[in-house]
Amino acid sequence: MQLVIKDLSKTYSDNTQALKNINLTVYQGMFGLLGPNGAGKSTLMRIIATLQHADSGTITLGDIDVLQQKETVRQILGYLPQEFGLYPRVSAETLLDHLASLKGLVNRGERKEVVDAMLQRTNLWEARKRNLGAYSGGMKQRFGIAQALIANPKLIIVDEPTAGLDPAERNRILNLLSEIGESTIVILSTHIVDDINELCTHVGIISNGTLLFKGRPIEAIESIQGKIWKKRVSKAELLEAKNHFNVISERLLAGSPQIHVYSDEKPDEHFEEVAVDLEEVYFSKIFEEGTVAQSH
Ligand SMILES: Nc1ncnc2c1ncn2[C@@H]1O[C@H](COP(=O)(O)OP(=O)(O)OP(=O)(O)O)[C@@H](O)[C@H]1O
Repeated sequence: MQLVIKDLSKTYSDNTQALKNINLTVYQGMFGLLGPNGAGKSTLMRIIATLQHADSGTITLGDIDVLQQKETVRQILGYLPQEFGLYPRVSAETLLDHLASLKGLVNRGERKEVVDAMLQRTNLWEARKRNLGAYSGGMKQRFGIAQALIANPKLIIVDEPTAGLDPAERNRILNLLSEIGESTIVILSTHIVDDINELCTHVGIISNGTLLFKGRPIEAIESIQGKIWKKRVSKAELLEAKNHFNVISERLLAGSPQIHVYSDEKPDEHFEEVAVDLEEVYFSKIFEEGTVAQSH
């Protein structure tokens, strides 16, 4: 099964163009949608999850028309939204049982088995009788994953699942996601490059509603190999460097700025080549998009 998105656009009523003619095919396995805040990730996730309308375009999942056959999609969808509301006075066990029955698991005994297994898998077994309102941020996210996976979905959408989590909880969430079978389509939206590095076979980079790259991370990395250069500058030199070079990112190293520059050739003898990773790709695509937008 494949998810095929064609010419998808969405403009909000205040004229914000959140998605501009998106074309994308997502295969089975883990697909990472990477983009900065406000890029359009959640809008795209919500449209695929049948929670929001698109203005134009089509989405098909196998032979299902996602934008028309919403009920059919919901039966096979597992969705963890960015803002995940919980009933604070209900226990994880009770809510998961309820959600499983809504998803069509009607046999009580069978349902208990599935719910128990999911509580174990998400490491919430010990806390299963506690009210969800007393859960920590990481536990809430793990519960969110549990409810998304409960009925063996064929399409799983997780929107920024690691935002705000400490490194240990983040690892737990990434490990859980990595256990999902390869026969499922999983779309993971995030602004954290390392989430993608660790999990995804394919990546899409989105900014300002435009899909800037789609493909394997390794292809993206190869496309800019040998073109990213770094140099330490003083704080006073920073502005001039930005005017002079294609600075795609800057970071502080022991308090002084280091710039990363996109250039086909070594910009001057003080620059050193950077070993490119997905983060460099991300910054260079966002930079490119920014210069194209400015020139219009
Ligand atoms: N209901 C809405 N009405 C108007 N504009 C909206 C609405 N929801 C989102 N937007 C705007 O649409 C654009 C895309 O937002 P979206 O939430 O899809 O981005 P995102 O990539 O998920 O960002 P974040 O990581 O911050 O959640 C942004 O400019 C946002 O301000």
